[in-house]
Amino acid sequence: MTDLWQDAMDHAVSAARGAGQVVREALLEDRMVMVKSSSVDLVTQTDQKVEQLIIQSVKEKFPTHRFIGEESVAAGEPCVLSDEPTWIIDPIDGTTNFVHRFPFVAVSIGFSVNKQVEFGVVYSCLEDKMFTARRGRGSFCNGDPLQVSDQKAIKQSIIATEFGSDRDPEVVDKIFSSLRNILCIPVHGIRSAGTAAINMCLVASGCVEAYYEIGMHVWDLAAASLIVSEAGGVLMDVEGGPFDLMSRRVIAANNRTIAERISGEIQAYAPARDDAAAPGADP
Ligand SMILES: O=P([O-])([O-])O[C@@H]1[C@H](O)[C@H](O)[C@@H](O)[C@H](O)[C@H]1O
Ligand SMILES: [Mg+2]
Ligand SMILES: [Mg+2]
Repeated sequence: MTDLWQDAMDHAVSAARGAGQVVREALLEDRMVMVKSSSVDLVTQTDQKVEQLIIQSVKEKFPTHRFIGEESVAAGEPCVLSDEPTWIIDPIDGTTNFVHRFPFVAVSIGFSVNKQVEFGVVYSCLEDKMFTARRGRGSFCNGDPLQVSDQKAIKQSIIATEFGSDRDPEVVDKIFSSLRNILCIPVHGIRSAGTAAINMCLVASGCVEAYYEIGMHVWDLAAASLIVSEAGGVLMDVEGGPFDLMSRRVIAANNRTIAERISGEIQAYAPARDDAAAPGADP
């Protein structure tokens, strides 16, 4: 059976590869760093340039499609997940890594229709790993199928998380309290790649059993969420409910038991939703 979105997915893979080349070249040059919501929420001209390159190339091929792009939203574009075909783009996931040349940086392109992710592409540009998933057809890294870990015991697991860019002491206290609870289960270890998308691809690859975070955005998650679920993993809200792409909260795990155990240890809070400013959105 032909796949309605195969053309779009092929385009996403080649756009991500092209973007990765731009990112690698930019790493050899000086990177001018600017800030967004706070002094630790970084952006560079490369983030903006890569996003525009991807959006322009998609517009030429799919003129009616919509976009949610991290840097376009930062520049004032609305963040609306409608039923229309929508490209959800994080041009550089791991900008802080990019600025410091910490070697994990990804280009993330998700594609949704009817608010459901149809395919996801995460290109880990320094490792040259192309992670892909098509709904119902599995997840792959450079063409090889991915499968989550079969580990059932959280005490024999590695858990990934991030510290994000919110430095409000109350939020930081909650982050540390959750981390302390999980570390003391005890688990084998805690890891942070510095990019939500790569953390989730590590779950899909079976290298870590779970990843959780509060505060990242739909562009960090869209592509990688499908890569996790198509590799056999589960997605959950940090309080145990269903995963919501726009809620800025996620647990991605190899199985439900581990996800639920993590949710029991997290001190949850609710940052402003990605669609908070959208017309008709809940306040
Ligand atoms: O800003 P960016 O580098 O695209 O994305 C960030 C990274 O994924 C980081 O690991 C995560 O902790 C933040 O929540 C994200 O915002
Ligand atoms: Mg990101
Ligand atoms: Mg980014």
